[in-house]
Amino acid sequence: MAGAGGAAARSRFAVVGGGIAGVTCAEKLATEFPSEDIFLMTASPVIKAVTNFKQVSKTLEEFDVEEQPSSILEKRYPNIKVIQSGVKQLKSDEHKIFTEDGKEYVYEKLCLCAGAKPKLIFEGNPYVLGIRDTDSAQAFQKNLAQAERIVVVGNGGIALELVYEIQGCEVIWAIKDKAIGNTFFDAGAAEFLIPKLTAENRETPIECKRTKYTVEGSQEKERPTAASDKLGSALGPDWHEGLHLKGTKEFSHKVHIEILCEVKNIHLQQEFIQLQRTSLTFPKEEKNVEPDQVLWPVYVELTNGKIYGCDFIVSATGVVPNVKPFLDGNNFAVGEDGGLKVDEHMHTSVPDVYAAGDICTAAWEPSPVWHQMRLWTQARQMGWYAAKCMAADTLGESIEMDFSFELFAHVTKFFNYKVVVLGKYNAQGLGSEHELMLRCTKGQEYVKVVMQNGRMVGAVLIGETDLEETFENLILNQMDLSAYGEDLLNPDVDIEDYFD
Ligand SMILES: Cc1cc2nc3c(=O)[nH]c(=O)nc-3n(C[C@H](O)[C@H](O)[C@H](O)COP(=O)(O)OP(=O)(O)OC[C@H]3O[C@@H](n4cnc5c(N)ncnc54)[C@H](O)[C@@H]3O)c2cc1C
Ligand SMILES: NC(=O)c1ccc[n+]([C@@H]2O[C@H](COP(=O)([O-])OP(=O)(O)OC[C@H]3O[C@@H](n4cnc5c(N)ncnc54)[C@H](O)[C@@H]3O)[C@@H](O)[C@H]2O)c1
Repeated sequence: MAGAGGAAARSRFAVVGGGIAGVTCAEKLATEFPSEDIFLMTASPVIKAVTNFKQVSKTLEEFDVEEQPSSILEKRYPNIKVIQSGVKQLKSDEHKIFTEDGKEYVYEKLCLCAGAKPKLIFEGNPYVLGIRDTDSAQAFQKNLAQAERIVVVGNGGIALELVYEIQGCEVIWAIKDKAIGNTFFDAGAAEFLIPKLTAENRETPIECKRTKYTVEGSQEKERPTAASDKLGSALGPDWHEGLHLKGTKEFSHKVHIEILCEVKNIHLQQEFIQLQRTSLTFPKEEKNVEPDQVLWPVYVELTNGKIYGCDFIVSATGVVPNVKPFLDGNNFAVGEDGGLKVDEHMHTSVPDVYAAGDICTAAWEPSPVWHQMRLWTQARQMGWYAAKCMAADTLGESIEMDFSFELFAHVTKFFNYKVVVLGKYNAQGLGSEHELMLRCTKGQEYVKVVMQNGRMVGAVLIGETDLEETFENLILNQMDLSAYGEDLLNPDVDIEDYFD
């Protein structure tokens, strides 16, 4: 097709990345332009496909995610050509892409969907692990199988899932904040969830409206295993269900939370022993929950002065967009979070280059109740909408912002509860100009709404509340709800009758 020194292969549309954003974008382009070839370049040997997509309400969606060999995608869309090689360089002024295998490709319009990678603390330390793709999850599982105690750092989605799932291994969970789950919850919701974390026996996982993740069409033995420095696609919901997340101990769960602290330093065993002997300022004894009798492979020194020995550390501390191969020689505007800035048409600052998913930073003026979060749902929505924008630009048509960006909506599961977050669910960016209303039944449900000037602007729904559609409508239509006062959350008042 394309060779070093040979003629470059040409295509009107090229997409980089075989994750949800890239695959969705390529599929949409393939449908819009059935007679054009769509190049999909990806560093990973498997692609991620969205299947069984269902719009469950105006903005909440449900779908399965399958990891598939790229041949299945090519069979479904004969005009998609998957090129399995990492992109090492982009020359946007020449509209050329160069891949690791020495080939080059010419595009008219390009969408970058190269995702993100874990933003690790103490990057490069062999005892610090991140979780992103199938390989890193398996490496984590292998290490865990031999571990008695690990330290989990971070307070977002991955940490919340891990501390709940891990069995037979003591977990020291170090968080910067006062309460658990700061990216999704406030302190009230955290308090509601905590008993689930300390419960000795976990219930059977509930079925709930959330994305499913499966590895299909690619038998384990046939699946090529990428080296750990290869860039795989991000895992997603239920990623841990196929993995046996168990340490060496017989107990079920044991989690100790250290709040308001960060990791100050990580010491290897020898260094730790040396420091204990020689340094006057270094604490002489570990300040553990229970004093240690054993020597650990590695020691974590926290900013609160405590030191924990452990087998390894999981850094679940967010992500950093994979922009490196694309920046050199190209004038991309980059956001504070390291992503490629895109406008309301998913267009970057470089002509004919679009971006979608975890790699991009939404730099348009958003709807007051939408914000970007690096999530599977947004990767799909952005990939789909980017393709629509590329098509519209090619055909000289105008296009309106997709409805999915009107309201932030996410459904997931934490601690075996269904969790729905809508709009400014944590009063993000609202300052003091808001009020909260709460309804909570211990062990059953937690409902919080964020109100501003009598209007609903956000909600957190934990448990089977069945309120998501009604609240979604109330946030979208910005109806003045002042007259209803506290009745809005009164369980004896069927508010759906009022508003549906
Ligand atoms: C453990 C875990 C659990 C998660 N759980 C949830 C959840 O419950 N709900 C939710 O909504 N989201 C969840 N997420 C987030 C979600 O998985 C991501 O936001 C989403 O998958 C991002 O999709 P993407 O296509 O932008 O990027 P990715 O999936 O990262 O895909 C990027 C693709 O680009 C390729 N690539 C990278 N660099 C290059 C290059 N130079 N050249 C060619 N190809 C390249 C990669 O191989 C990959 O195929 C989770 C993430 C993790 C890690
Ligand atoms: N169920 C879900 O929706 C779900 C589950 C897992 C992951 N995800 C997504 O996957 C991606 C990766 O997950 P994640 O949990 O790593 O990221 P995240 O952005 O959800 O959370 C990062 C956490 O790390 C903390 N942090 C950042 N730097 C730190 C530091 N130096 N020291 C201590 N803490 C620090 C932050 O305060 C935050 O609590 C995110 O985009 C997340 O939204 C979603």
